[in-house]
Amino acid sequence: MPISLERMIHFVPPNIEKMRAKVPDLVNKVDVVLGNLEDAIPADAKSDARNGFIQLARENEFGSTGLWTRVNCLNSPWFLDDVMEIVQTVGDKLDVVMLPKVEGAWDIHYLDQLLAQLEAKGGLGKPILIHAILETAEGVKNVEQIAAASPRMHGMSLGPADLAASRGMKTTRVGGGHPDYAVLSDSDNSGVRTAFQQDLWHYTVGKMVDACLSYGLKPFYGPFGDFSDPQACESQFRNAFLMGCLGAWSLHPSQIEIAKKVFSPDPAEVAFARKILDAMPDGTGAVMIDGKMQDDATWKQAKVIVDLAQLVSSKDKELAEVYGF
Ligand SMILES: CCC(=O)SCCNC(=O)CCNC(=O)[C@H](O)C(C)(C)COP(=O)(O)OP(=O)(O)OC[C@H]1O[C@@H](n2cnc3c(N)ncnc32)[C@H](O)[C@@H]1OP(=O)(O)O
Ligand SMILES: O=CC(=O)O
Ligand SMILES: [Mg+2]
Repeated sequence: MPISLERMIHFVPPNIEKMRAKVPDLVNKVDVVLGNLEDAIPADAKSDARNGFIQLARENEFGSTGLWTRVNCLNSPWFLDDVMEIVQTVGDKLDVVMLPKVEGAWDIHYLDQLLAQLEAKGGLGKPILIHAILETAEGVKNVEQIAAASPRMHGMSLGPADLAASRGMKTTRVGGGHPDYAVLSDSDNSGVRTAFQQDLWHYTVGKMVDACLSYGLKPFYGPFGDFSDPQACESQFRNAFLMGCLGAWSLHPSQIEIAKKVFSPDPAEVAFARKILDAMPDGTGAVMIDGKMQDDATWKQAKVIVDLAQLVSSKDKELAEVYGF
């Protein structure tokens, strides 16, 4: 698995010329540029989106920024042409195919073989990876088999909008919380009861993180649809980050900075993690730092944070200075 920074997977609708024109600037601002061919692209613009993606892939140099596409789902009339045309034209530039509505390992096996055939035919040297969207009830049930389905598996993203529909959840929101999903406290002496809002996505994110990490894959939170509520977006992203996710989707330029802030570790946390590593050079034993017990397990926690800070620093010189690398 290539080690790459993927704090935000930035969605671009490639059928729109004005959006394609923003790609050279985006390459310097985001970690991944994704050309979206699936939902949000009108049915009569599917081939324009595919051609637009091929054009933007040809016209830009991406350097360390990832180039991904989200193809249409397997049972659509567009999937086969999406994969065939894109891999045969710009397969050498493509890092990852995001596959929506994955239900089980069989979906991954099919794409895996198709990519292998096209790579062999085109003489491509670098394998194209697969990223699954976890967005159906059946997919969640089969998440471990999906994670284990192929060495091409890069990771997974939670797709809260399709998942809500698939499960029959009663919400029209794209990710985030819901005011009615709450636990009511007992009444106090004056009869006041407080509703504590809960995280609708906690169970699925936890299940996805465990499936991904058991097979060496990367877990991601997906879309947050209310662009007018950056605070709620940040909170949803942060919950995902704390639970193990490495990034989230940005659908609008305003979400790029939110993802960058959340998925780059907090400088104070990095400083504390470095103290732990310095205090336990061989990673064993027990020491006290600022009144807190540290041992082999917290050394490993600290290593996760310091490794991520180092990866962020390799791309972001400003943060490298803040972290002191
Ligand atoms: C729900 C489940 C899912 O499948 S989520 C994934 C599918 N949805 C998407 O991919 C949506 C991606 N986003 C978009 O297409 C646009 O952001 C939509 C939603 C249409 C809103 O665009 P618009 O009405 O132009 O917003 P705006 O006026 O606030 O834009 C301000 C400036 O930013 C630009 N912008 C907007 N979105 C993007 C984007 N994704 N990437 C790059 N640039 C973007 C706009 O063009 C606009 O630019 P300018 O200031 O006019 O030059
Ligand atoms: O594709 C994403 C989703 O939330 O649905
Ligand atoms: Mg979806």
